[in-house]
Amino acid sequence: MKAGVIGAGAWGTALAQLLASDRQNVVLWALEPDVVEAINASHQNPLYLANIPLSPSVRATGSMGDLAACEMLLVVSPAQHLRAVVSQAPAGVPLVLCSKGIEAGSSLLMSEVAAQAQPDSPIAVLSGPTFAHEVAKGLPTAVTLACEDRDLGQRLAARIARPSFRPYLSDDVIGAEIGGAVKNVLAIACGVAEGAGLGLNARAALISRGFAEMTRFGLARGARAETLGGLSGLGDLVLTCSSTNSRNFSLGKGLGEGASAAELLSNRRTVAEGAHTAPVLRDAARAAGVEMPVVEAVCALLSEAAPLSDVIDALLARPLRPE
Ligand SMILES: NC(=O)c1ccc[n+]([C@@H]2O[C@H](COP(=O)([O-])OP(=O)(O)OC[C@H]3O[C@@H](n4cnc5c(N)ncnc54)[C@H](O)[C@@H]3O)[C@@H](O)[C@H]2O)c1
Ligand SMILES: O=P(O)(O)OC[C@H](O)CO
Repeated sequence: MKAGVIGAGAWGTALAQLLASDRQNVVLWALEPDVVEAINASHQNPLYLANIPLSPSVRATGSMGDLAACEMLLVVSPAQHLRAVVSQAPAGVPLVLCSKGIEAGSSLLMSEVAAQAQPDSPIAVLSGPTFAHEVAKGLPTAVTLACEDRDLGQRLAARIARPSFRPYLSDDVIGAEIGGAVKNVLAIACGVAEGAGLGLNARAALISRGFAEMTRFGLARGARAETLGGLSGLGDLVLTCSSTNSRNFSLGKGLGEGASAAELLSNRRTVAEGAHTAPVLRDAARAAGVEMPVVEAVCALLSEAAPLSDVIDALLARPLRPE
């Protein structure tokens, strides 16, 4: 399967490098002409994945037409731009969605957005604990690869797997997507706990109770519990809630240290998906009658609706309940 990657941010570039590690040619579509130029001229992407030498088998392009011969397309744009980029992609080619989020306005998951934008393209989802720099360096990583068509899922997994990159197959596309979208919001909460000096007990409580929220929401949307407890759910939650290598965790840390959300979110080049997903997730959860108090708290901080001390007090003052 000749591979193409749509989106040359940190993750798209790392995935292109992964796919090129067997010396097969990979076409990488980038939005910015500077990125196309840097990758083709010097085999680097200093804007989004600095200090990683890229394989000469990765060829960048600014033209979607150059993806026409690809038999598999990894889609790695920010979630809010996925509809626009997928609509420009060649039709009928299997799409492996690697973006994590929920579309604002429609409240749709990425597979639902892609199905609207390219109705004839088969869809899979790749998600899990994957810091781009680590994958680009060839460090051991495992992910969920979800596809309703098991045969296609197996073919995609065989094409993507490498000695240090293990996809685990699933047919629970919705479950894989919900884990990746919700964990970004919970990582902001854990970053807040770090920035505000609330301690490691608080972080563990947020991970654990956040996972309960992810599970309640996921089950209400038809996800399976074992998917939410797997790499794309709990696995990614633990990773993203544990390190300032996460943009979402770092955003939360800034909030916890007292910076304003507007200040932290203005003029960002890189994406902190949780900030976009949080209000959409909160509204979807409310509409479904699913309680997500940690997500509600993150929304209050992002919209600057309440000071940090009030948000923490409100979370702790919730009525006692069974676990
Ligand atoms: N970075 C990671 O480690 C990582 C790992 C797994 C999944 N992801 C997910 O991958 C997706 C992409 O994240 P990233 O880290 O590669 O991005 P990034 O933050 O490194 O870069 C931002 C990206 O946004 C693109 N962009 C900006 N404006 C755009 C527009 N109008 N239309 C289309 N694209 C536009 C840029 O070209 C660039 O590719 C996100 O959903 C993220 O959650 C990231
Ligand atoms: O940097 P973040 O917070 O977008 O997290 C990156 C990946 O999603 C981790 O799996």
